Amino acid sequence: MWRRVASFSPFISSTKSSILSQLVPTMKIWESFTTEAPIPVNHGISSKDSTPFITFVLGGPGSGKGTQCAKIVDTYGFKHLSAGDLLRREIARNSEYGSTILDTIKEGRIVPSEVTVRLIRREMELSDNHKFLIDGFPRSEENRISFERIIGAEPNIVLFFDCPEEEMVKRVLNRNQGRVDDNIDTIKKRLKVFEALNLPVVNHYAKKGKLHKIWAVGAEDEIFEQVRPAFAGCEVISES
Ligand SMILES: Nc1ncnc2c1ncn2[C@@H]1O[C@H](COP(=O)(O)OP(=O)(O)OP(=O)(O)O)[C@@H](O)[C@H]1O
Ligand SMILES: Nc1ccn([C@H]2C[C@H](O)[C@@H](COP(=O)(O)O)O2)c(=O)n1
Ligand SMILES: [Mg+2]
Repeated sequence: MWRRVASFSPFISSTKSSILSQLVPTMKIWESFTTEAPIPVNHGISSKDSTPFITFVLGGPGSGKGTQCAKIVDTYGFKHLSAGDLLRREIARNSEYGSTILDTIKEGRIVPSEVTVRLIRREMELSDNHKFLIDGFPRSEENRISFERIIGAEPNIVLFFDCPEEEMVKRVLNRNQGRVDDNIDTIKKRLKVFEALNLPVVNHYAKKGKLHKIWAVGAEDEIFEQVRPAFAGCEVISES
């Protein structure tokens, strides 16, 4: 059984609390989040032969995270874990909390960290790969702190795809993948959440010297040329 979901309050600054109270979901509905397949504590990642190499991929909605992750997977052989995809999979398989996740995503808000981190942890434990690309995570300081607490690790590097809002909106509206959150109303809310919560995460990793900021406008291949130096120490498995 999953533990009770922690409150957001310790991680929210007083100046941000009023806007955030509108952005984050009511915690009560998540308090008894459970899963049918419990994960043994402290198993998996830490017991693998290779120490995990973790890359976080940040950027607003439509900034091109998923597109660039596909190139990183092809070139450097990472395991791609998209937090949004993992949450959408819970919705698709009608898991007990799928409908609450769906409502949260439709509203453009962020699912409580404990839920997302445990989905990520399960995938990391199941993977034979030790190089992970964690896409769309952390979305907030609360996400970041939960990851450190539950997984007990920090990212080796952090990519931040920096894209103007206008371009992000255009891309999302043209995406055509049938996502419930790819409509103008939800995009506006997602952008608000992004603006409110992303910067402290970026600043945290910039201070640690782990941040690679990438200008995410231009041709996909040109953007990938900015990505390559971040992986200079990684073996190239296929030239793309
Ligand atoms: N450099 C680019 N120029 C133009 N369009 C792009 C570029 N990169 C990606 N796209 C397109 O923009 C859309 C959004 O890209 P993508 O899904 O990779 O973004 P994302 O950051 O993963 O978004 P989200 O956070 O919503 O999942 C897709 O339709 C993709 O094909
Ligand atoms: N760390 C995360 C990542 C994603 N979500 C939810 C909220 C997002 O709007 C949605 C889609 O994510 P994307 O595919 O755009 O990365 O999923 C979240 O709550 N927490
Ligand atoms: Mg994506």
